[in-house]
Amino acid sequence: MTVTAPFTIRWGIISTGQIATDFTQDLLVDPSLRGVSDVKHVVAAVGSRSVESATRFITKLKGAPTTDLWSWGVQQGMLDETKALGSYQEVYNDSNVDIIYIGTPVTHHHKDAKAALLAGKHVLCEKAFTFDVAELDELIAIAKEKNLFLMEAVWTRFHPISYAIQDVLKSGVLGAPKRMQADFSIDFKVDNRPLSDRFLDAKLGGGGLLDMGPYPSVWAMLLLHQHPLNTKRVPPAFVNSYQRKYTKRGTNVDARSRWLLDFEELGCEAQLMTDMTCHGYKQGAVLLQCENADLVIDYQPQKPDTFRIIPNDGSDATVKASTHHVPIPAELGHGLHFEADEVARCIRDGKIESERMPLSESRIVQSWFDDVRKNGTTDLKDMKGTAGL
Ligand SMILES: NC(=O)C1=CN([C@@H]2O[C@H](COP(=O)(O)OP(=O)(O)OC[C@H]3O[C@@H](n4cnc5c(N)ncnc54)[C@H](OP(=O)(O)O)[C@@H]3O)[C@@H](O)[C@H]2O)C=CC1
Ligand SMILES: O=C1OC[C@@H](O)[C@H](O)[C@H]1O
Repeated sequence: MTVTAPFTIRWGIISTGQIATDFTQDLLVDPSLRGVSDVKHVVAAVGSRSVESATRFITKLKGAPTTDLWSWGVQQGMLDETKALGSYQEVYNDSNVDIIYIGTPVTHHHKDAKAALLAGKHVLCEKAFTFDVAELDELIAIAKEKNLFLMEAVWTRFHPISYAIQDVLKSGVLGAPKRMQADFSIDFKVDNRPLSDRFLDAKLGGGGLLDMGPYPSVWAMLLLHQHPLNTKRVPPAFVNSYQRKYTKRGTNVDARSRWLLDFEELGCEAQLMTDMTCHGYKQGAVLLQCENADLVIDYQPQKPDTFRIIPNDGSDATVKASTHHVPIPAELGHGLHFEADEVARCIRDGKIESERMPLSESRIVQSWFDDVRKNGTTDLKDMKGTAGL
């Protein structure tokens, strides 16, 4: 039997904030714990606006107690060669880096991803992909022209539960979808946050919409856009939207956003909502009501553990009530490594786009955010992105 060596991908991490930390920790977790042996991750460089922060980031990871899952990677020497760099551009220019992971605030994504692509690097960029569609279109054009991989880091798409839920839809037991709602709400206690916080500062893309909006949206895309009966896959019509503003201490960003989409071929609407000032409802963050049964996905929608099937009263169909637990066990890490594995495989196979997270689907979701923002009256309404600059 021939054993093939795993394909190794060398990451350049951009920024030293919260999600960049979580993502890097997951890269350092033993892939065999999640049954992966065909790809391997190496952290080649970490870039920050300050070299001290990049150094601190690496030192902290290296000092992880052996009880931390990512200490596995440290013990394997995965950080021995990692460079701490005091600018993002140095990471883009580093010949030991294959792919750039971008974990900066949303209004920085376009300029950071563009610089990385122009330096010839593949890119995985945090959600929301960009500030507006014009920015995204420019990135897609550059990636295609340079034959480089580009993907939005919507980790939820790669979680085992997402595939399990889609398998239920594919089985047809629920019948045709009729209506859907999806909510991502967390009380982030924004009254207590500094005005420079990315949730409050409009210049950083503040408000709930761009930070939280990708999660109700991912479910509209997976459950309805990709529904087997939605054969033409035409983007849904954007019906309307409403934003409640958060205006304390001179801010003007969205506290709460709601928008309604019409998936016309299915005859099914989706009401999506985000809220950074109220806790989310624990049972049923996502609800898809169908001919024979309801599909309920329990909170939190970015990383749910449980979904349920609740048959309709009087339905003739033989659909049974059931509860499905498909958690990502804590022993596997945060759950960001699934998207990293996908990126590695795509690059190994010479793909410039992931079939699981296609650029066209990022573009559809990004257009909803543009519509909601422009229909609202927050300080983000007329803000322009950096496309063309
Ligand atoms: N997939 C997921 O589960 C999550 C995704 N996210 C997404 O990741 C992105 C970052 O979020 P998060 O990590 O929480 O944010 P943080 O504020 O913790 O980190 C952002 C980092 O970006 C860098 N940065 C560059 N320019 C600026 C600037 N002008 N102001 C502030 N920071 C700057 C900083 O790193 P440095 O100083 O090193 O340059 C900073 O540490 C957002 O797009 C968010 O939506 C966030 C949380 C979870
Ligand atoms: O992606 C995210 O998921 C978890 C939330 O806490 C965070 O604000 C958001 O960026």
